Amino acid sequence: MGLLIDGQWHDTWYDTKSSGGKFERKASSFRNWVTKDGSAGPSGKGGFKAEANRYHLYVSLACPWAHRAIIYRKLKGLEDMISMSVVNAYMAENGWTFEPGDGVVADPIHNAEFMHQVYTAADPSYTGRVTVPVLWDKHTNTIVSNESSEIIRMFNQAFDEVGAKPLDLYPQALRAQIDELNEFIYPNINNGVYRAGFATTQDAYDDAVQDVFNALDTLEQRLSNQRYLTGNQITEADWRLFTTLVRFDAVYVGHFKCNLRRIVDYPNVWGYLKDLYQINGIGETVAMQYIKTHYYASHDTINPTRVIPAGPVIDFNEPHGRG
Ligand SMILES: N[C@@H](CCC(=O)N[C@@H](CS)C(=O)NCC(=O)O)C(=O)O
Repeated sequence: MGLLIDGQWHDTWYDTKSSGGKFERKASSFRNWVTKDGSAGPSGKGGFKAEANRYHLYVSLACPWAHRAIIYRKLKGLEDMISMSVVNAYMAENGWTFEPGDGVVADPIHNAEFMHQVYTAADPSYTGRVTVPVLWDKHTNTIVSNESSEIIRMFNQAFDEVGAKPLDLYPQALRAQIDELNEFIYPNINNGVYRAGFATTQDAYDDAVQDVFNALDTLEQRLSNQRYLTGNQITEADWRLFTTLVRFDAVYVGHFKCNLRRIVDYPNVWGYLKDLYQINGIGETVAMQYIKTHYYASHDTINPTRVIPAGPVIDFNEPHGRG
């Protein structure tokens, strides 16, 4: 685990000293948008037109943010037009690598050994963390975006006229509601589990874990009278929640100490999770052994022995009863 400073790799763990033991996630740096006509999007510069076989996605199968992009690539039928590389599950002194291993798909563009080489290929003096997902442009040889919330919005509509499936997960009429849900779910759940797991003081952990479970309690209530977060239609808000929920019992309960309750203890949230998991193609995006290996083996400040637990036994394919 480390970061780039002026294009040079430094092996350092997250600094929580300067924030009183709290984990604070840094903002992403590459914020351009692929658009239908190549005009600039809400941020960054223009020049990234939606075209088949122009873009390449770098992911880790463990990362909940990268998982969003993987899900969208599948649901929108973009697998044939946006190629994808997968880093090794194990992230250590060199950060993400392409060392051969389970699930790894090598980098066909740079033939990179390390993910940080992809960043310095885009910007030789880059300073910042080397995160996934990354959307790479093969034409202009640079990173379009390393912000998953924006990559999924691009996937949702930019490629519709070049052959993507006609599915809108951010429909106009529900945008305000989706944005509001994201603003609640991101800090309390998606990033909440990380705030709990990476906390280095009791107080920081206590606050984070309370936020996680208060939010899950709220969602349990919400899902008691509607099938999905905004009603009877699956939206972006559901997929953003899904990637955290599907890792929760296997990783966040043990490794991140989010153990007041498990997802299987919430009847509505558990049924909802299975419902989403069973949607065509989604189950195959969930690489549970890879996910467990990443978290338990990579974070040696939390699990220095790197021993990966055997359980829990979870069957996401049992009947969800939500229909
Ligand atoms: N805001 C980014 C966050 C991505 C992120 O933090 N990814 C993690 C993996 S789950 C990562 O690559 N971390 C490496 C690091 O921080 O050094 C996004 O949503 O795309």
